[in-house]
Amino acid sequence: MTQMSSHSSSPLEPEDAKVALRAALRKVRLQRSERRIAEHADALRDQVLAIPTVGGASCVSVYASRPHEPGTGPLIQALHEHGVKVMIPLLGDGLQRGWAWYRGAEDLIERAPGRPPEPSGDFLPFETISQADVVVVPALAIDSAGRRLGQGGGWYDRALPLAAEGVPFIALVYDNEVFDAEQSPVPTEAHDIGVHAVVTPSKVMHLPA
Ligand SMILES: Nc1nc2c(c(=O)[nH]1)N(C=O)[C@@H](CNc1ccc(C(=O)N[C@@H](CCC(=O)O)C(=O)O)cc1)CN2
Ligand SMILES: Nc1ncnc2c1ncn2[C@@H]1O[C@H](COP(=O)(O)OP(=O)(O)OP(=O)(O)O)[C@@H](O)[C@H]1O
Repeated sequence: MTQMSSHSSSPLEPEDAKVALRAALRKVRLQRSERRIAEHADALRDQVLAIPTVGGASCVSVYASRPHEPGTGPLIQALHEHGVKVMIPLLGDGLQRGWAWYRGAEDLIERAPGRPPEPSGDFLPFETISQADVVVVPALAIDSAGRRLGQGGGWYDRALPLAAEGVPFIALVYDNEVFDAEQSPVPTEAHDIGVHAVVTPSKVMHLPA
């Protein structure tokens, strides 16, 4: 478990502590080479596919990773090849939050620099997430109690309450982004939704969420 002294005894309000922690973790992410990112993405695919609920799923929601995020390309492609329906976040006209079905790697387009790649298919309403048997969520940090730090848009804190009862929320992070809940809890606010498992390139941890 990695400890980060910069936030373990932080006097900051959670909102400010989140901003500081995001900045520190993003900096580390930028240092990872393209080759390591690709290797990690393959490892993340293997770890996620070994989780029993994922093996039995017929519809999975997965974020389409940006260049320095834990990579989901190999995972999405493997699910697709196994006949699993894959639902990907899609920002609609007027910044409406929604989803679209994955139809193949060539169909994922980065519409603006820094924006997540998105499918070209029809915009599906935000409530479509209720069809997912598993939700794979992005995160910058997860602690051992299942607390999640996201990119700061509140997308998943709004989406996850719309998922079906009992569906597992699985976060993907790098090994240095898993924190001990006692020593270095991830800062949270009342609206934050926790996750049931965290997957890194080296392990799966089931969490008491
Ligand atoms: N891959 C991925 N998809 C995701 C999320 C995420 O964290 N990761 N989200 C999780 O909530 C939601 C949307 N998150 C977004 C994150 C950034 C920008 C964006 O356009 N960002 C900057 C560029 C910043 C940069 O260069 O890094 C911009 O505004 O131009 C848009 C949506 C849904 N999809
Ligand atoms: N359920 C919600 N309803 C309304 N506003 C929300 C909700 N969840 C989060 N927000 C707002 O969204 C903003 C970002 O929240 P937060 O910092 O928790 O995002 P995050 O979980 O890190 O991001 P993401 O889920 O997009 O990765 C905050 O201003 C917060 O008040």
